[in-house]
Amino acid sequence: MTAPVTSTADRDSTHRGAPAGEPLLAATDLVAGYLPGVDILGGCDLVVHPGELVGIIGPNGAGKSTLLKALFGLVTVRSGSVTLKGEDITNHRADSLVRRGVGFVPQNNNVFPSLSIEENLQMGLYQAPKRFDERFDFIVDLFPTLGERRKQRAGSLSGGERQMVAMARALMMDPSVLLLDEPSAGLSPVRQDETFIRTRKINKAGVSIVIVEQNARRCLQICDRAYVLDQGRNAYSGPGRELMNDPKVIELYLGTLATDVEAATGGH
Ligand SMILES: Nc1ncnc2c1ncn2[C@@H]1O[C@H](COP(=O)(O)OP(=O)(O)OP(=O)(O)O)[C@@H](O)[C@H]1O
Repeated sequence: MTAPVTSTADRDSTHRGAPAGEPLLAATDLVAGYLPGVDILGGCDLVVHPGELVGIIGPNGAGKSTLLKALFGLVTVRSGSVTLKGEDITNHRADSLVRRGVGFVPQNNNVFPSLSIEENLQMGLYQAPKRFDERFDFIVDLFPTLGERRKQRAGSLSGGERQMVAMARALMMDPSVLLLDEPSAGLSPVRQDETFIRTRKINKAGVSIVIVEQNARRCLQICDRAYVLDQGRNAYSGPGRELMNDPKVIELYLGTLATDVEAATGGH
């Protein structure tokens, strides 16, 4: 039986299961929002240590994508801080963050459909075009398909393939941490699986990852650690597999298991 995960009522446990040492990326007490006077994040915390794959899950509208955007300077942080390798990067512009080693893959409109795969990857490296051959080799090692089909127009690819190009484009700048916003959204179950496998593969190649996901179970399966957000605040955190088996997290955030449907409906 797995020990229950801790709620953030115990502030010392906010980053439960995180390795010791200085984090690569850290968000502390983030307050952020879109409209004046309306905070979507009400004091969120997150740490990512070198080599970690960290998930963010939670109900619709909890602020998961907003947290990712706040880390990447796309939503104004009203208070709190974001640091990268100990240096303050709060509200820094996205292009400057890319130069410093933060990659971001938005959920939608993440490829240039009229450009070829190769041209899309060149766009990812516009700040350091001389490194193209070296980075392209790295990408093709990870995703051989992209090498074989480099001249194909991105707009003619399937949703899963486009997602692969979007990830590859963000990887061109050799980021130390990659922020992925719901990469499995809109894909069939098989393609979703491929996306999660791809995410793990990128992580195993040495890139730290923060992944926001609606597909909470699959996300927890691949993550080292995860945070559950609820109404713009940390609700739970811990190693992915522990959260997946925690009765409270299952009840509140993962939903009834398929095998429990009979019991839940009284056999009718
Ligand atoms: N551009 C925007 N302008 C105003 N409000 C926004 C904007 N984007 C998101 N919101 C609001 O912020 C809240 C949190 O949205 P967010 O997309 O961060 O949630 P989420 O946890 O990622 O949800 P989901 O799982 O449904 O994608 C929602 O109430 C949403 O309506």
